[in-house]
Amino acid sequence: MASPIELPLVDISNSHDVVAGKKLLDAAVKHGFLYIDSNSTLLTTSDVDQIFDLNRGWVGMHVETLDPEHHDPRRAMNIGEFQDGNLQQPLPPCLISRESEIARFTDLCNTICSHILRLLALGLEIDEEFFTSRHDQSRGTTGNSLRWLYYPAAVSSYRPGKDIRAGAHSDYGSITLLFQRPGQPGLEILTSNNEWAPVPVYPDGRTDFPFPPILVNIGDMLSYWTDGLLKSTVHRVVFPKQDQSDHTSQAHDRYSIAFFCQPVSETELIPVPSEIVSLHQKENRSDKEAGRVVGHGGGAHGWKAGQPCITAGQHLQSRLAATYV
Ligand SMILES: O=C(O)CCC(=O)C(=O)O
Ligand SMILES: [Fe+2]
Repeated sequence: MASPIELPLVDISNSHDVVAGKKLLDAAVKHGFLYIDSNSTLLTTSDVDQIFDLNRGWVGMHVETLDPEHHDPRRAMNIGEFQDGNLQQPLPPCLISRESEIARFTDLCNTICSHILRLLALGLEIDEEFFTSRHDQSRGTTGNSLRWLYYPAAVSSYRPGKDIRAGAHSDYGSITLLFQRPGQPGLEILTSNNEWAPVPVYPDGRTDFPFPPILVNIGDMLSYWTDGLLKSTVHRVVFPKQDQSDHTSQAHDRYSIAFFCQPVSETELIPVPSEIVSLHQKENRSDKEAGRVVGHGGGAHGWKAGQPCITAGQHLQSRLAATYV
């Protein structure tokens, strides 16, 4: 196992700041993961605490197993997108009275995603609204979702080195925001050396934030759109070290909340018109010719003018089909 990875911490308060855009892009290219400074968002500690309270109070989550080989039951509950302020699915009765808190949290997550997408466009030196306009919910459904996750502490049948909490996977959409709790680590990313590197909850051991920095990762869609320049990095969740020797400990449950951001389903994934992407494409032509993967499911730059290009909705379906065979 590699030593913990040091990921950049980015301030997104000014979404027109080219320097922040370049920093964000560098992290997205190098690691596919970065932290967002919690001071640079409109979320408050109480917004985040409240949404975690709902997570802890909710017992009706379904069991979800990403990798049956490794016995990784986790409990999850998904909340789909709000359209014109209304949820498109019924909430369980015990959450109905909390709908406005969920809506507020989701709104703020959307704002954070818009800042990140704008900064990425600035980093790529393209129209700063290139991505945001394609994620604009007033133009159609996106499939954005908020997911509460609960990983119970290790049980006595726990098999050290075998059982993990969430199997290796990449995310499908554009970007994911991950909210974590102090003292509940476990996320690992697969580095370019093919080693699992733990991602600490706090960067550089700094804890002077109102709530732990939001961990952001690039999903398959942005990787496809940029021909693999932006990395959709494989990640997983493991039991923390202390749980691996102490099976009886109930102290190490893990709660996390993920917000998955996706483009409007009808968005045509026309190649991102960035010189930086074109240069990357030229540099990687030999990889492509040798049939090596560029982004998940190929790359948008294989498209030729006059041909129909795939939509975000079709890309999502193809990733789902490739995963659930
Ligand atoms: O719970 C976590 O920390 C990670 C969750 C995750 O990667 C996912 O649901 O896609
Ligand atoms: Fe994930």
